[in-house]
Amino acid sequence: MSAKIAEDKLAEIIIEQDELQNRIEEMGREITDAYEPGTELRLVCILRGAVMFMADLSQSINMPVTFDFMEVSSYSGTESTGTVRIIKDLEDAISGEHVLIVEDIIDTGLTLRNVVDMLETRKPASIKVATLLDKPERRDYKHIDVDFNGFEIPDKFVVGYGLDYEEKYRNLPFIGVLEEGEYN
Ligand SMILES: O=P(O)(O)OC[C@H]1O[C@H](OP(=O)(O)OP(=O)(O)O)[C@H](O)[C@@H]1O
Ligand SMILES: Nc1nc2[nH]cnc2c(=O)[nH]1
Repeated sequence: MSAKIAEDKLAEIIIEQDELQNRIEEMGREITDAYEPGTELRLVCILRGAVMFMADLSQSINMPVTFDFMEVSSYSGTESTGTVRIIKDLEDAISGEHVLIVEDIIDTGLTLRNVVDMLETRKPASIKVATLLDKPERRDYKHIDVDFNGFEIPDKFVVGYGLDYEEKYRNLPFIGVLEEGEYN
């Protein structure tokens, strides 16, 4: 599906491409400033939704970084199932490493809570979290420290820039909300 066809099914665009890219560049600078010069950072991308964000964000981080990927899933359609399934674990050990978890969205917080708890047991030197989007109204897990947050958004199911509905719409270069009836 081309981005143009998908656009016809959107009720609204809530974050335009320019605004998204400007904020991501700014986040890269915030992240660079948060670490001691010379620190090497392990970027942990939470698949699949955070792929685009990590690709763009990493280019605005001015320090040595390495990439690793973890796939977890908790959603069936637009509903959180309440349990987090590990589909693909990290390739490399993180013991002694400075880890930055890169997420596309924090909704209930279930996914991130589970990922942070799991990675902490592996004794990294530090763990921080960068998320592009946060829906504070939906947070069930309040006790998560989010170190870098791109945008706070309202309680709507969003798609685009990595975020899907039934695996589609990930290729849109902006964040939008689907038309009523497209998913419910
Ligand atoms: O805060 P939560 O309520 O847990 O929701 C956030 C998670 O939901 C989405 O993942 P999903 O399980 O849909 O997988 P995907 O990234 O492959 O689309 C998203 O990418 C986050 O990881
Ligand atoms: N695509 C998408 N996935 C999510 N996972 C948790 N919340 C959302 C959302 O609003 N959109």
